[in-house]
Amino acid sequence: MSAPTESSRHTNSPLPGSGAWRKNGATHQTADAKLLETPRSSAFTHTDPWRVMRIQSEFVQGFDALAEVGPAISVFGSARTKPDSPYYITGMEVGRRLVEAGVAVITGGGPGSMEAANRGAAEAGGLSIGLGIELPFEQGMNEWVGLGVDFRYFFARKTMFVKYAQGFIVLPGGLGTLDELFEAMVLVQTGKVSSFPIVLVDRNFWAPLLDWIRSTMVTEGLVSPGDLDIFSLADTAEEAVALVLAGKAGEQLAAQES
Ligand SMILES: CC(C)=CCNc1ncnc2c1ncn2[C@@H]1O[C@H](COP(=O)(O)O)[C@@H](O)[C@H]1O
Repeated sequence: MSAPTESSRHTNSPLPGSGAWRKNGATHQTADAKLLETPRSSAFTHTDPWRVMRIQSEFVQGFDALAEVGPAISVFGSARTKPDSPYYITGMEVGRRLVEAGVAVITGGGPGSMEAANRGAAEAGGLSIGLGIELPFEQGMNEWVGLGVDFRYFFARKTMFVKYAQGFIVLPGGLGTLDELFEAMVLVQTGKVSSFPIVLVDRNFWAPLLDWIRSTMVTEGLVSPGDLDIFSLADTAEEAVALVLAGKAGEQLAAQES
């Protein structure tokens, strides 16, 4: 079928969504005209196909915001830690030491130990990143975040923690912290990421969990003894940062410096 001539064009009707047209076809509303119509209802924004678009846009937004970040470490820990707690003080020191080593700090952007790590990074003049999450009891991004990205979906946000960091430092925390820790451990265990150091800070805090993994999970054959090598333990910020920089982030830094 040849392209329409000027004189015939007005009788050719486009076939919806195909880029094709039919001569003398029934007149039909163009895509532009449909787009510009005021919708009668907003109900479509609560449908799964629309959600898929929103999920896609979270990944695009995250990739765009973080693509240029360079070496970075994600720091996790309780949202409930108070500024006078030793965990908060360690979190600040972790943030500061990472920045002094030339590494950006990524956190969940919330209060507590996330705030501590962002604060340490920001006070040291480094890149302090917060990946915020919409929660029913939202508190907003902490004031020490220099580059913030907001997410509606935990799974999109968790992808960013792994994709744009070369290791995790995990301070004491609750269920959210365990969720992030176990996600990373499974990614290493199943070979989805390689050379990804995970450092748990504060041996006393983590010991009962690790004892249970060893005495019950390993004994019952549910995990391999070697799986315990997926993470390392530290008691101080200095130790934690040194251990995490022994991995890929450290290699990237060395490559940048040479
Ligand atoms: C005081 C309070 C409950 C505030 C919640 N505000 C939050 N803001 C941002 N991320 C959060 C928040 N709560 C949990 N998370 C996520 O879960 C982790 C901490 O959870 P948790 O306190 O260990 O279980 C954080 O690393 C973060 O990724």
